[in-house]
Amino acid sequence: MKNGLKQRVLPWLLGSRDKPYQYTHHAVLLIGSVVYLYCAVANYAFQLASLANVLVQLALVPIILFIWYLSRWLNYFKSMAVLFMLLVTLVSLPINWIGNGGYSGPTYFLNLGVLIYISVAFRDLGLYRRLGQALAILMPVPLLMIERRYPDIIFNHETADLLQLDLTISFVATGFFLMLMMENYSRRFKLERDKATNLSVKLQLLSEQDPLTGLSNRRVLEPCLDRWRAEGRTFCLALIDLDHFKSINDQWGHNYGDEVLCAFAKVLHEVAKQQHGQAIRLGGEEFVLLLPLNLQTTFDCLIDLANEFKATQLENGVTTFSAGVAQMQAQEENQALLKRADDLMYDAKRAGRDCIKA
Ligand SMILES: Nc1nc2c(ncn2[C@@H]2O[C@H](COP(=O)(O)OP(=O)(O)OP(=O)(O)O)[C@@H](O)[C@H]2O)c(=O)[nH]1
Repeated sequence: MKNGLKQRVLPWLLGSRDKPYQYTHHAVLLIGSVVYLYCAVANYAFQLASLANVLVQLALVPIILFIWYLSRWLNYFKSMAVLFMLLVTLVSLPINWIGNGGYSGPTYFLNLGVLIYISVAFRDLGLYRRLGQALAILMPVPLLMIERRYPDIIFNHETADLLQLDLTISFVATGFFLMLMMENYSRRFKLERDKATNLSVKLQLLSEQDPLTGLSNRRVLEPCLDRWRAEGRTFCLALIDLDHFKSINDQWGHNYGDEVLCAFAKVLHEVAKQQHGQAIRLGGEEFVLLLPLNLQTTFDCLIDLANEFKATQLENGVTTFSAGVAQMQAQEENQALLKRADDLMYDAKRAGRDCIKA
């Protein structure tokens, strides 16, 4: 039942949660119409306001519901939000002031509620927000002047008890409304923050991933080297380059070249995973394998990798690679380690390819 309400009734009444300002605004319109109805009934029953005030409050109920209808179902959100704001600040506040005890009545509470509502619901409507806030804050000034000049037009509560009752009811209603607005605002703030955090995590993952093979890309290399060195690990870097890759592309097409790259990346990833290492595509047909092992064990792993790759079923036969393996020395710079591995890899190429040098 609770879920049904959340999933069906609320979206029907308030619109999509993805449009938070419209959602909040529709909620305010509906709550506002109920509050006006409740105020009209309470004011009439306990004689807390003039009859004119009660009638205006009653009239506002269908008007607000009509505004909700136009905003929710005919998509006049912005114009209806502005109309409602003007209605509340220019009509409801003055009439409430005059018909409900003037400066000693509960209208200041209403002002506060209106101010918070405008500040929250008009978050994206800068100029209108400022206008509404100014109206809500400044409206008591002319009203106070009118009251001082024409004190007789103000409806005053018959007894101090009735005034206290009215102030208390208004305070509770305003407090409740403020609480709802602030909770809604902070929930939305949390949602937006969670969304931003998720997006930044996704963005970071994407920025560190090679789109073709799914391996980490070169952005991961330096931070990984720095981290492993800081942890004082023994580790080796293997620079791997597929052999005669240009002629594979030329002979069998670029798409087939991509298939070979993906097939190699898969095998490389498996080895890295087994040895708790890191596989990286530097770019083109060039890869790096970082393994937390000594030189000899890394070399053996590379031999296994070469055999594994040769055993991979590729449409146009076996592809090989050449690699240079270097172990990180104490105090060695990242670039120096890479250069040693690169030099060894070129030695392997010169030695006829399908070769690993350490
Ligand atoms: N299919 C495909 N080819 C790529 C990609 N990136 C780079 N290449 C190609 O990889 C080839 C690399 O060629 P070379 O640098 O000459 O090296 P090679 O042919 O492998 O020769 P050796 O390294 O000396 O064995 C070029 O033809 C690039 O166009 C890619 O993402 N997909």
